[in-house]
Amino acid sequence: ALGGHLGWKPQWRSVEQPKKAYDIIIVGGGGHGLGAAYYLAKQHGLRNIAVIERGWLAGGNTARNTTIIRSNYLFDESSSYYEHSLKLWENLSQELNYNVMFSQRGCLMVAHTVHDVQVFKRHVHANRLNGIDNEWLSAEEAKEFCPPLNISSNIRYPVLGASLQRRAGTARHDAVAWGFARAASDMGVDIIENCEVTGINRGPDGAVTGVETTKGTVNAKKVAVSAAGHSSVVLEMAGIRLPLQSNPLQALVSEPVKPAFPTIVMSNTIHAYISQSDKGEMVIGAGTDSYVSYTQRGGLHIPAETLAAICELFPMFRRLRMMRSWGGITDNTPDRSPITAKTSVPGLYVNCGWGTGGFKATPGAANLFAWTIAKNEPHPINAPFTIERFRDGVMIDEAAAAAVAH
Ligand SMILES: Cc1cc2nc3c(=O)[nH]c(=O)nc-3n(C[C@H](O)[C@H](O)[C@H](O)COP(=O)(O)OP(=O)(O)OC[C@H]3O[C@@H](n4cnc5c(N)ncnc54)[C@H](O)[C@@H]3O)c2cc1C
Ligand SMILES: CSCC(=O)[O-]
Repeated sequence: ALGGHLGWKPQWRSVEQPKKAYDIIIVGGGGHGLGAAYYLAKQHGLRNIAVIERGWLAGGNTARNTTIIRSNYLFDESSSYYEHSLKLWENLSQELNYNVMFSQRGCLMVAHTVHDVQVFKRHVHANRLNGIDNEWLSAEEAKEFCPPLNISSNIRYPVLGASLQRRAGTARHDAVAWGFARAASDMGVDIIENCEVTGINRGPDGAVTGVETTKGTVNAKKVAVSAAGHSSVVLEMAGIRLPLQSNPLQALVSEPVKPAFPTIVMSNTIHAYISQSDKGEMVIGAGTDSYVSYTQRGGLHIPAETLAAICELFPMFRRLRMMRSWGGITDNTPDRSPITAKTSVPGLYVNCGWGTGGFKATPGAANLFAWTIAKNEPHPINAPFTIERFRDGVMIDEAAAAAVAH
């Protein structure tokens, strides 16, 4: 039976002090960084790798997200990237021999306006052209798929229909990080927690030579940064300005209840999304706070407005008590698409810009980031996701496509 389920945490070698030198240093011990270390070892046979994490393993956005996994994005480049990841999710528990609890319960994206209907139908057709599952449901069919959904016409934003990606789902966020950490560690990767990178060192030729950390200097010819909301802070250490804006994104969970909610429901118009965790909590998310900040919390008005929307769409939850809320620091690009690329500094690579939607990309981004680091060139799938696209105006504008920052 697969190891790992609610509560049981696997062990990985805990390395207190980094060695003086590695072949590759990965900055950021979130799901993306840990996964990149795993695929570098597993698929590229590289072993002399360190993952340097300033806090505790996967304590950043990997620990704080609402775990929605889907690939129903509009543009060919995006859907190819997210579908690459979804396919990796579908076998990840077996690959890591650790149950990441990936549950393909479907994802309904509900439409409340004519514009929503047009946008989601366009997504359905574009996805089908790319061989990605997605279908259009009437309001009645959406309610049949998700009985708690309120489709009465006398609510503020009546449901006009929904798109459904049946292969979409959720996973247990820390399990995917723990699974990657254990598997990478078993292949010799050093994972060093509570060790902050404070500088990126470069030689006379401009190439990276390593990093400064709170545990001393660590040398390497390749440094790969996967630091999410702090990516621009870290890349600034090498003199690189990233087109990122860090905003708080909040989420909240209810008290646990019996299984009551069969799928994921997202709404761009009323800006709320909800699913039920395996522990029984309703996991609810919203839009980002509009100001730039590195705090892991946000304004009370965001959850308040989100809960009002949830209570209107799902009246059965009106008496549910909320248990806790939190925030994370999302690294948002102007077109809401990521950057997985080499930088202009030889030996320095970056994977960032996942903003509010990178948990679903965890295995895919890790896999392609590892390829880019190992081969010193991008895989065809992540080739369009460069920093230079913002200079050249070759945007992959999923924000405009989805009319929301997800
Ligand atoms: C509230 C919320 C809800 C979300 N919901 C979803 C969702 O439902 N679906 C989805 O697909 N995405 C979602 N996301 C986005 C998703 O969580 C992230 O895009 C994804 O987890 C990023 O993974 P990561 O490994 O890059 O980042 P992280 O897990 O944040 O890892 C980055 C790590 O870098 C470390 N670091 C930073 N600076 C340094 C330094 N100088 N030295 C060493 N280490 C450093 C940090 O401590 C952190 O642990 C959500 C995000 C939030 C905040
Ligand atoms: C935080 S929103 C999750 C998503 O984009 O699927």
